[in-house]
Amino acid sequence: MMMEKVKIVIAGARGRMGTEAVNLVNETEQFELVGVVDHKHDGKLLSEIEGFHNDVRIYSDIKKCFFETNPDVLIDLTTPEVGKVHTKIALENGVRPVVGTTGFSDSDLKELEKLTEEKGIGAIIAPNFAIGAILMMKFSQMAAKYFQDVEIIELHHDQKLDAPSGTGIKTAEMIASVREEKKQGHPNEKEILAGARGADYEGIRLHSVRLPGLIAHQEVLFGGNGQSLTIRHDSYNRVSFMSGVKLAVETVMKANVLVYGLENIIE
Ligand SMILES: NC(=O)C1=CN([C@@H]2O[C@H](COP(=O)(O)OP(=O)(O)OC[C@H]3O[C@@H](n4cnc5c(N)ncnc54)[C@H](O)[C@@H]3O)[C@@H](O)[C@H]2O)C=CC1
Ligand SMILES: O=C(O)C1=N[C@H](C(=O)O)C[C@H](O)C1
Repeated sequence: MMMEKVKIVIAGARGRMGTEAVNLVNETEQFELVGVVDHKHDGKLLSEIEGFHNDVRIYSDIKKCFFETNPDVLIDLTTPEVGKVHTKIALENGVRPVVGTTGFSDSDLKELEKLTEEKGIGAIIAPNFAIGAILMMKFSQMAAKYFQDVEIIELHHDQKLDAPSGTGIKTAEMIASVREEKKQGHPNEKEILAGARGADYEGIRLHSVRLPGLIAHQEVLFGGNGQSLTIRHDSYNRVSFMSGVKLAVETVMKANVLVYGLENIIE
């Protein structure tokens, strides 16, 4: 029996992640790219942009794109502000969002969860699509049951717009869910230079490094009496995220709630 293809729109297709997502869709038999959303090149074909071969239209207006292409899924890989607007419009138009864009606040997530419930369709917001990163977060959550003292160092390329990274925040949330709140460091510690101790998530310190040459890396450091444990993940390219994007698209087609984090769909 012939399976219907999943019709996909990609927002941010010309970007570092978007380019790989276009390749993923092209390589996956059951996926079909029906349009892309970009704030530039409205009306052109994607194939008119160097490096792309798809004869699908580029739209600056996402609603027009949805109306004309009737997609099942939106893959959003844009910027924090744009990603939120796109996700909302997708849900309002019955299009299932798979969102890799990071920088969503708690209240954004709550609003989108409510909208997903109202619309009764699935949505996936995944701060990290790499299987190794998901395991790093899960292992860190396991370790936090035994080690209360923890700090997170996330390291990324210097074109990244948000800090801390979505993965860093998600890791802190997962650890905090099993860890009794504790302010890391000496109770009387004083920052001589503002920011020296990093961001504070329920007492967990989060440090962000931004350097050219890096892609996406994170270390979770646990300390105990006479011992330490370091859990580290490295993405050396952006293909590392694509099996997670594929899984998210397949899963969102069967879901009817908002899933925040791939750890919720990977056993
Ligand atoms: N969930 C995950 O596993 C991963 C998530 N990310 C996140 O994905 C997002 C994109 O990352 P990169 O590809 O590195 O960034 P990028 O800067 O290379 O790409 C962003 C793209 O969005 C486009 N864009 C900007 N405004 C737009 C608008 N109004 N409409 C349509 N497109 C617009 C830009 O032209 C650009 O092509 C970031 O939020 C990043 O944190 C990145 C890597 C992995
Ligand atoms: O901007 C990036 O590059 C990445 N962003 C995501 C994040 O903020 O965690 C995922 C990955 O770390 C790469």
